[in-house]
Amino acid sequence: MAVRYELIKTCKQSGARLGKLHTPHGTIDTPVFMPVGTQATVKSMSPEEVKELGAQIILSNTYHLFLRPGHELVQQAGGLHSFMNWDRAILTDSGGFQVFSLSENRKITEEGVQFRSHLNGDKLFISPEKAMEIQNALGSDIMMAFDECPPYPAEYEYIKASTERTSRWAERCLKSHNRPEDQALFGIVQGGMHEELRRQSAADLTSLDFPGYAIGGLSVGEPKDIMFRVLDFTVPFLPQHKPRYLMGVGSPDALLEGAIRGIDMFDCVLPTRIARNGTVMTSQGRLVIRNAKYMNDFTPLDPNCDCYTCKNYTRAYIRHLHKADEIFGVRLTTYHNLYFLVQLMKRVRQAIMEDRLLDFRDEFFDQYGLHDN
Ligand SMILES: CNc1nc2c(CCNCC3CCCCC3)c3nc(N)[nH]c(=O)c3cc2[nH]1
Ligand SMILES: [Zn+2]
Repeated sequence: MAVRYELIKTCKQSGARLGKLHTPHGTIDTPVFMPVGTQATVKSMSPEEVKELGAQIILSNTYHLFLRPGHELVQQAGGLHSFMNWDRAILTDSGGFQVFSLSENRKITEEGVQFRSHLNGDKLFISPEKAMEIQNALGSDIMMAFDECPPYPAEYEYIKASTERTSRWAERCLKSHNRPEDQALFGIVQGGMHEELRRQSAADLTSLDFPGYAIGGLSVGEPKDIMFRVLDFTVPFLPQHKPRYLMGVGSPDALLEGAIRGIDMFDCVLPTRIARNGTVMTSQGRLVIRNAKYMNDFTPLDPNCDCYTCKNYTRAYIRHLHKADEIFGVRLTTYHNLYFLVQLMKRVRQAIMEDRLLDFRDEFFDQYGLHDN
């Protein structure tokens, strides 16, 4: 079995649960935040640093690696693990979402998606079978079915047709999956913000008996309370004994609210992306390090953080580096932001163990948001 989910404990105070995800590249404690490594690297971090800050699994992407350097080259390198020297788990997204968020003039048909490369304008095509071939070449431990993430907002009829096509695509992915013992294929539930469509999508996918399920189609610009409501009625449609992955979700409050609703896996580009412009997540909320008020501030980014950045450098120094466009400044804020989210999930797991995740959420929010930047 490529990936096996072990349900350890359910929280008595919330819908959260503790689990272990056993993969060929190690076991992952859930709920887990997964750092994103879009182009076969977690931007500016070495694999040793990503391990040191506590990451057990990272994400990479079919779309980006298909375009550059090409999945055949990665396959010749022996797959993504050896290509990027990462010996822990890797999850690859199937590329559908990135086609829509990155490329120009896309055309969707039953067969698949036609699009132009955002790099050189080449006319390209990805089908469910192609997405499986690419992820197979990359050798990720967890592959995602090829899906369409409908835009938000969208007409009910469009979302219904798109969701039904995504279910047909999921079946095609399963049929063309030729290494189920090495790579686990997760289905992606769609259905927009509509309970009936979510129920239908979950029924279609659970009848195909995937080893894990993602909830897609969220974190696409909808208000957060709508996202949480969709989770409230979608999670119960999924099997208790399989992992649930909420795609593209990653702000601290969304991680907490998602875990409380029974989500086990999260990914988001936020911590690495905002680090590049010097925005830092701290226990008191976000701070923007370029702000003049940190010029003579010789305290750490976060007084409650024990990461490499916070133990060795000050806000004044990191502000200087970002103002001077020094790469080391980005490395220090990236390391801290990733450490912050990985540690947050460690504290969430501890709170679940103690049946007090709702209390922990309240304590966290009391602290978070105190920063006026
Ligand atoms: C940010 N919000 C959001 N992201 C979604 C994503 C992408 C999740 N992150 C993947 C990483 C992105 C950077 C490169 C490495 C992979 C979604 N992906 C799929 N397949 N389907 C969604 O409905 C889907 C829905 C999503 N919503
Ligand atoms: Zn820190």
